[in-house]
Amino acid sequence: MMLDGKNFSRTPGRANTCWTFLVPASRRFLRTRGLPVHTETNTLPGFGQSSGQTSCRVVVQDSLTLLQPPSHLQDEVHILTDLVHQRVEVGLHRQSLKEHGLRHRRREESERSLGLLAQHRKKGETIKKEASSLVLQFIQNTMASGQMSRDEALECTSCRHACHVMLYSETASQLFGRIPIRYIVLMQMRFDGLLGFPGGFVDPSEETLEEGLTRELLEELGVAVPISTEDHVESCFSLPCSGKYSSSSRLILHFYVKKIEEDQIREIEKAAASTAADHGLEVLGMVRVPLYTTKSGGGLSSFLSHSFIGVARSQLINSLLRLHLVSPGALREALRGSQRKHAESAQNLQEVLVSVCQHQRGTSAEIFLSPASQEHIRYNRQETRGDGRLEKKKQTSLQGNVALSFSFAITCILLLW
Ligand SMILES: O=c1[nH]cnc2c1ncn2[C@@H]1O[C@H](COP(=O)(O)OP(=O)(O)O)[C@@H](O)[C@H]1O
Repeated sequence: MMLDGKNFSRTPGRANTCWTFLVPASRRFLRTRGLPVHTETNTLPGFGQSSGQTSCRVVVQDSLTLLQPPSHLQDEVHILTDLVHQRVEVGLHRQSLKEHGLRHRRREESERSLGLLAQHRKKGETIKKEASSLVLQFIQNTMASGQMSRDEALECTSCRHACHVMLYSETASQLFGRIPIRYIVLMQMRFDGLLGFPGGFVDPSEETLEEGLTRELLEELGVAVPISTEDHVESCFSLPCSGKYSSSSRLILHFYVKKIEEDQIREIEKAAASTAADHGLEVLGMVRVPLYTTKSGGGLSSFLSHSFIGVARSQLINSLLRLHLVSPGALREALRGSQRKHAESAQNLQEVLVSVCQHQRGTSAEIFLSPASQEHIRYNRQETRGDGRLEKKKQTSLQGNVALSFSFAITCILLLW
């Protein structure tokens, strides 16, 4: 499996020795990312200029098989970069590596690894220093982010796969007859109240990813928009909310982008609200993303401050940038505005919550709430009023509750009798 070294700076024309850095990774680390026991980069040029070395490559390998590197690496210089135990060289990075789960499984293994490292210590002191940040960058950029090609993703047969697509078109329409809209980008309001792209789970053993996505589109949009491999943008592991990988979280998300005509967008919007099987169920409605910013700062910034499913917001933002649908400056402004709006709406929600609690004070509806909620509401009310005799009031209200339940029970018994 070759990983792409495109994230590294390049200095062409000075290729000498290629240094290979073996990075031990636990089997679990590799398995939970669907990676094989041996993963290596292409040559990464532009490395080690101060020491006359100009390229290196990184080999991430299961720590159990680390001491038998693959035969094609035998004649090259090997340096084992033990990123966890070399505190001096990579002290700064230890925390992030810990988070990514790069650990030796057994003490003796790490001791053997360190022994190998010691043999190369004299040769590679400078090189190691320079390499440690490069290696770390590699791990963070390629492995920790979970990015992979479509084919690599399909190698992981035990993973679940989900495909989603951003459909968009150009448009000449103008908002209020003066603000150019320029592009229509389609998203949807999902059943769970979150914004996301159309698509869903696909089983690659039964259909191709693209066939599966087209099938999902028929269900959600009422139109079987044909999707091809050319529309594929990226595949990555879905990071669970905790930020940690586990075997139960092996879901690969495939993202596609397809440009269509404005007429097709209109046709989809009509079908989505009339013939689509999922309308009003899994999908509550299609929405267009406002890509402009109004004078009062509304538009894209307000849209981005809504809640999105999983990585849908970053998929949207990355696509807007990559396809030049919004300029980087405008997007930055929109994101700043969106952060402000988020803070405002948190404040607003707090006020609404307080007023709902006040509204409920003294209404008979209160007796249908659970005792815990009633206590919570009373507590809030008293806090709002700055009541200093909270404990006493709490006690009184609990006594009231008991009396209320008692009289309710007596009424029931009398009625039954
Ligand atoms: O727009 C999206 N972008 C990225 N991931 C998404 C998006 N919508 C849903 N997901 C993720 O994909 C998985 C499948 O979700 P979805 O609800 O689309 O499948 P389904 O329609 O087949 O039930 C879920 O884990 C969800 O978090």
